[in-house]
Amino acid sequence: MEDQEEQQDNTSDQNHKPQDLPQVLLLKPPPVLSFLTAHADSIQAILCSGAAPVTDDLLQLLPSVRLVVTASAGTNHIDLEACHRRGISVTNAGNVFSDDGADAAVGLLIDVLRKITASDRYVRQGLWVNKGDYPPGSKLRGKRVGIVGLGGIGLEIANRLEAFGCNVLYNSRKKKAHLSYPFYSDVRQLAANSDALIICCALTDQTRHMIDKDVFLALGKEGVIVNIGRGAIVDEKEMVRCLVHGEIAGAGLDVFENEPDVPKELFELDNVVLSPHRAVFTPESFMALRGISVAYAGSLFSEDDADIAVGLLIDVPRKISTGNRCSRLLFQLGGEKVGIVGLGSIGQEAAKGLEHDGCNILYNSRTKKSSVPYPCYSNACEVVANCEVLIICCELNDQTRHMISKEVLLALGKRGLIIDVGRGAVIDEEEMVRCLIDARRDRR
Ligand SMILES: O=CC(=O)O
Repeated sequence: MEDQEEQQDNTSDQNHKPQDLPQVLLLKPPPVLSFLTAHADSIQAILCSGAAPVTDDLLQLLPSVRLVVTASAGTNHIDLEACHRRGISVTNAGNVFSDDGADAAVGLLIDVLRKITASDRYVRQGLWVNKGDYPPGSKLRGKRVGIVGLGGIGLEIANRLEAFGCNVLYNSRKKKAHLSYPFYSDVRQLAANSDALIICCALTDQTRHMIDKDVFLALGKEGVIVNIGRGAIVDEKEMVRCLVHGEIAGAGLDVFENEPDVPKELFELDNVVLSPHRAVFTPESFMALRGISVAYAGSLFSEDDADIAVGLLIDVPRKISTGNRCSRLLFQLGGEKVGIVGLGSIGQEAAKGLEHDGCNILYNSRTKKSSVPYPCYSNACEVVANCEVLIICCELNDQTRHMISKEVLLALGKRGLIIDVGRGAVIDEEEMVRCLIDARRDRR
């Protein structure tokens, strides 16, 4: 398989043949059972969002799945225990959504405190003219804001609130030794010491309905709650009751217990800002998400491609598949100089394996990789002038088509070996065949 990390967006699709690609199940409602009847055995990865649960029953139908990529920060829709049991890797959006989630949380907090949405309605309804000035909002600077869940999004919220002059405190599974914000292991204590609570933790068995009546009571009549985590972290009925009875001052809510159903009582309340579970979604975060999903899938499957590259390399000199008919050319891998064309995830995996076998690695890639210690050469001719074995695992594009030309093959020389796990057309195949025949004739 071609190395995903080495691909450029505008060239990748046209060069893939469907049979080369991992079979990925794009999991979206409605149920996919009829589709699975035909394709279940071949699906190796699932790409899903929070809207489509990945259950033990579903995984039971998909014996080849090795990876679940969810396009969300939350993983509460995935049976993680079932994945673990089946040796299936699970990846989420990582920190891709941290900025957007934090912006939305702070935006909701400012909106509730400064009554932005409510005063917008006031103006639009012509009430400013008829009823006069709208009541003032409350100041953000100086507020004590308790963040529930100090992961990637929580930390970004804390950074932003510090810049706004707020005092940040937090609750998290564990105290973060490197942070100076006051830590509260008990969320009620956190609420009792906060003017606003921002919920951005994961929904788990431990956090379901964690924000309950006692927490609202501790937050008090002046307190505001913002939830961009998951609706079910909050006891929604209790929250609605507290809002209706003025037991807390307001709420900014992006998530709800039974989406898309939102408790009707909230529609009547001017101190509540509602948003349809959009906090983290921007075109920019979707683009970034696409990049990491491809990289996750690529890195998982690249291990197999790298294994094949190394396996072929061991096979050719050791003549394993030709039954050891001729022992003249047997050599050990150790000490071999191996040039890798395309040091994406497959190339790097192959390099790791070969380094372990005592090979010296050099490479050619679109850009020099500061993360690896191997010498980088700017073109394939320079690589082959310095190695005995060439592994091709770059993408096929206009620049790499027939990059392994007659000149490169001649420079690699009659004792040179070439392993191609990228694309056939990276090599000038006719020339390669001619070189192989010539070299065999000369050896006789
Ligand atoms: O809610 C959105 C997410 O979990 O990414």
